[in-house]
Amino acid sequence: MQTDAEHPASPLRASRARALSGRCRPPGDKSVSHRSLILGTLAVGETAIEGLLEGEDVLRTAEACRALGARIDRLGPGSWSVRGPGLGSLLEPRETLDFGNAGTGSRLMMGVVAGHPITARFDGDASLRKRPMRRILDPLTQQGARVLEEAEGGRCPILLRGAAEPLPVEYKTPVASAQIKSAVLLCGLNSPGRTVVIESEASRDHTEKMLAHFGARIASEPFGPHGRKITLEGRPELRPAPVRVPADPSSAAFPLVAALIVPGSEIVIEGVMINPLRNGLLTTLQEMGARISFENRRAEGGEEVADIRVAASTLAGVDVPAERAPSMIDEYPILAVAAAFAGGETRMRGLSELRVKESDRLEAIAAGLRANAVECEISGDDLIVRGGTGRVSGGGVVETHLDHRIAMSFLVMGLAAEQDVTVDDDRMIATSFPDFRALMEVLGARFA
Ligand SMILES: O=C(O)C1=C[C@@H](OP(=O)(O)O)[C@@H](O)[C@H](O)C1
Ligand SMILES: C=C(OP(=O)(O)O)C(=O)O
Repeated sequence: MQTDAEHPASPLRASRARALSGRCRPPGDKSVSHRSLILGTLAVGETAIEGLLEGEDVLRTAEACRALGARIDRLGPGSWSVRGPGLGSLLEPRETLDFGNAGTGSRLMMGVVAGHPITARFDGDASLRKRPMRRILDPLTQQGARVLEEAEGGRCPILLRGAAEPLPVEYKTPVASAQIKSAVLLCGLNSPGRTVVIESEASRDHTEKMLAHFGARIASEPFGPHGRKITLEGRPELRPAPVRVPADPSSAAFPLVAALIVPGSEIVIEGVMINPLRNGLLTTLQEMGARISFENRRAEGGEEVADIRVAASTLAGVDVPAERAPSMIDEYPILAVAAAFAGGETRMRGLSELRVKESDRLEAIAAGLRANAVECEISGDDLIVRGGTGRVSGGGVVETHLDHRIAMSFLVMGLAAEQDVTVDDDRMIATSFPDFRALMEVLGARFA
């Protein structure tokens, strides 16, 4: 995927679909995929990964792991092998680590580099260059890393010098963010002491789970009403451990909402991870009246997964509490689309973090809704969507601002709106869901 002037934007239009039907399996979870490559690099020996997301963001992480000395081979679709040089033995990369559009890959890898006596330059596309990195660099400098160069406001490109011996720290994250927590823990892995991260609202726990899976000594305990305290003992012997990546709930959200809003639909989405720290969208949609049921619940790769059956539903607006945001942080664009088709008003509270994603998602969602004649309002950090009649006119062209979730969300809107919905650029979809179009078309979606 190229986002430079030589490769112009590629608009895509979605048209009203007949009832969606059938079964699908979304790609592997993006968060788990990044971490499996990184931990495979930090273990000595071979880590086998099944179901890896082969999206651009994850492929950039694989490239960065190679630049740090890992041998990484693709054995077949989703099937990858990683042979790490191991914790403490990473090489200094010769070239810039280019993370493209990926916040997670770049930030987690800053943590890895910060814990080793190597220097690396981090960069990415126009979207990544706008994203705040101070939130990562602040704790990493407390741990002993040095920022040698940075663009204005603590942004990429960033030249980072890691610490030979990261200092043990106790760090309280200023916002609920698994990326901040993970960067601190990954740096602390190579510390001779103990690293403690406290978060007042729990964020996704994939790093903690996977560190334990690879043999690290890590404990997580409740902290206050919604938070966690995570304690990691430094310098563990990380053992390669096979990883099976479950289907990504954040990608499953698109066919799921599509089936809810296209009349007469009924589909099954297979093998979806239902980690409680990722299931805020399902909770919210059920409160709105969505007909969702869970079949064949089972454990897969250390996570609970289920096949999710979804049927077209009459939705009603709800009030989504701010404390739910960490468990559905990437799902607000598609929730806003569901809310547009719901009767009454949906208020989503506490969305300040949406302003620092691949785009300013709060503004991008509101602009996309207005372009399709959906009434909405941003009030402080809240988004209010006034669905009203349960019908959406559509007919708009949505600016995606290099943001995959904005693109997919408004394409889903177009499947149920009265007139076509066009997104100005679909290239970024490949960062997290390369087969989005094909998967949706098998279910009955229409794009052109
Ligand atoms: O750790 C992760 O894998 C992620 C954490 C979230 O970001 P924040 O940590 O910034 O909330 C999320 O938005 C991102 O898509 C993936
Ligand atoms: C915010 C996202 O990703 P990242 O931070 O990794 O760019 C996302 O996938 O919605």
